[in-house]
Formats: sequence, C-alpha cells, structure tokens
Amino acid sequence: MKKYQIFIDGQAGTTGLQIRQRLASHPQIEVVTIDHDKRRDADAKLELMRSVDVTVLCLPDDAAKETAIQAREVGCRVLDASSAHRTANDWVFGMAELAKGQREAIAKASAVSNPGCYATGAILLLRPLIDAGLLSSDRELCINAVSGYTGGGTKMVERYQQDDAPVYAAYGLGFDHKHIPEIQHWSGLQARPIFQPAVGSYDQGMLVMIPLQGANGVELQKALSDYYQGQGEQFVQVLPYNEIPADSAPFITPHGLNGSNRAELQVYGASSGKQALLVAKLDNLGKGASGAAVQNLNIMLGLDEGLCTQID
Ligand SMILES: NC(=O)C1=CN([C@@H]2O[C@H](COP(=O)(O)OP(=O)(O)OC[C@H]3O[C@@H](n4cnc5c(N)ncnc54)[C@H](OP(=O)(O)O)[C@@H]3O)[C@@H](O)[C@H]2O)C=CC1
Ligand SMILES: CC(=O)N[C@@H](CCC(=O)OP(=O)(O)O)C(=O)O
Repeated sequence: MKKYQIFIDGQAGTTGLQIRQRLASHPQIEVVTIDHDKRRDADAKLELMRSVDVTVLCLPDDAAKETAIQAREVGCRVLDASSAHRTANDWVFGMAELAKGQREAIAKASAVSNPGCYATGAILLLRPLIDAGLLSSDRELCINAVSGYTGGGTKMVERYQQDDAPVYAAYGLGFDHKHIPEIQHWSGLQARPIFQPAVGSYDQGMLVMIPLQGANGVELQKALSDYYQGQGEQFVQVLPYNEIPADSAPFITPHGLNGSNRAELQVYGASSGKQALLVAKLDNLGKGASGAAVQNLNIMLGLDEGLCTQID
C-alpha cells in the first residue's frame, strides 16, 4: 500500500501535535519530522519540502506566508492551518462541506487553507441558509461564541494551566477578530457581522451562536438538514428542531465532541415563528483545526476522507 509522506512545519505546537497524534495510526500517511533545533532553518525545511507529498503549516501567520512561498518554489503541495491564506484567490478553502464542487477543488489543489475554528461553525450555519435565500446576504448579524483555551495556542494553554486566567473572558472588543473576513467571504455575507468571542477555563470545545430576529426556526432547521443530509456529509449533523441534547439538558454546552471531527448544528425557535437561534458545536482542535486538517490531507491525497480524523 502506498505511503504518502508529509512534513509538519510547527510540529511541536498545539495544532501540529494534534495532527501528529491523529496521523500516528494512519495506514497511508507517514510524518517526516525535523530536528527541534533545525525547526527555523530554511535550508533544512526546503530539503524536506522537496521530498514530501504535502507540507502542513502549523505556524503563526507571518511564518506560514514565508514557508508557503518556499513550498511553492520547490513544487510541494501545502495545507496551511494558519489564517494567512483563507481568503486568498490562489488558495482553495479547506471546507469540503462548503458547496458542491469544493471537495473536488481540494483534491486537485496545490495550496489549501484550513478554516478557522469559529469560522467553521459560522460558515457551516450560514452558507446553506444564504444560498437558499432564507437569510439575506445583507442581513446585519451578531455572532457570539465561546471556545476552550487551547484555541489560543501554547501561550494561552500555559496561562490556564498555571491557573492564571479568568473562568470566562470576552474578547474581540475591537470588532476586528481575524475570522471575520473568512466568515463573510465564505458564507456570502455582504454586511460585516459583529463577532463577539469568549474563552472559558476548560481545554476544548466550542459553541458558535447566531440569534436571529424575524426568522422561522422550523424553516431554517429543515434547510440545514436537507442540505447536509442531501450531500451525505459524515462530519456535519443537524439535530432535530428545538432539541436540547440529553447529556447537557437543560443547557447547551460546548462539550461532547472533543477528539471528534464532527460539528453539530442546532436550531432553536420561538413558538411565534419570529425568533430563532442558530448554534454550531465543535471541538476547536477537531473540526476547528486538526481534525479538519487530516480530513483535507486525506482528500488531497485521494484517500478515504474519514481516516484518522478523530482521536479516541
Ligand atoms: N490552537 C488552535 O485551536 C488553532 C490554531 N490555528 C492556527 O495554527 C497555527 C499554529 O497555532 P497553534 O498550534 O495554536 O500555535 P502554537 O503556539 O501552539 O504553536 C506554534 C508552533 O510554531 C512554531 N514556530 C513559530 N515560528 C516558527 C518558525 N518561523 N519556523 C518554525 N516553527 C515556528 C513554534 O515553535 P517555537 O515557538 O518553539 O519555535 C510552535 O511550536 C496558527 O497560525 C494558528 O492561528 C488554527 C486553528 C486552530
Ligand atoms: C480562544 C482563542 O484565542 N482562539 C483563537 C482562534 C483559534 C483559531 O481557530 O485560530 P486560527 O484562526 O488561527 O485558526 C482566537 O480567537 O484568536
């Protein structure tokens, strides 16, 4: 059986480690590592990139931009986990469920950009509803979200592990969170949404919530369900209308999907039919980062899309 080789630039960071953990048992992908003290050595990286099938970038944006240029120079395919290229013209957005043809575009691409964690939840909720004409593209939306602290990378993880961080902290107060451009671009929103994220004192799990005035929840739930079921998506489930999962009732929580590559979409609606709440639940390190990265790698290499996308 053919084994593909990949190199993860940023192999020791939060996202890199989670990808390696998933790939450790992959039957057809082998991870080629770089000595820790050579991780910033451009020549050593170039040599590796010349020999592997795909380079995965798990780096800060600036470093990702630099390495992406080098990878292109040596003709190596790239999957970028950073936010550097998510709306760039010559990159394919790595969300297979986005629209018809996206999976095929990822399979053929030389450069794929993995979506942001919050953006994954928001786009999965909004894109089918905007495409179906149930939400207007010029609607002014507020998107609220909460993430586990691993979403903030090693620095935030260290802070929380030292017990030096608040139980709940709202941020994004400059109205300029880095996921807003990709949310707008890939969901088809003309109007810039207000995006108000928060981080909680737990490691993994995320909720993305979009309250809607003047919207009928029954219609929205049906449209989402028809869309994802119609496409036979294995990683996106739409829960029944107004269902509160038994394991968290009477609340909805960000927990329950950790380690998986799944997103659960929920629609709640008022009996008036005039107010609704869209909710996406996912693991910020799973479907929000490393699970999606492995899904994209599988698609890029023509392998079964679900292989090793989750951690048991
Ligand atoms: N955490 C998350 O949930 C998600 C993160 N991302 C994105 O993935 C990327 C990585 O994030 P994350 O894993 O959280 O970050 P971390 O801070 O956990 O890890 C980043 C890693 O990159 C290494 N690094 C930094 N600069 C360079 C360089 N020039 N060359 C080689 N290695 C370098 C660091 O090593 P060292 O500092 O020791 O040199 C570190 O190991 C970021 O762009 C982030 O935005 C994407 C989705 C979700
Ligand atoms: C809790 C926390 O800090 N989360 C990160 C987003 C994590 C993520 O998805 O980041 P990328 O865009 O790099 O992929 C933040 O808000 O910046």
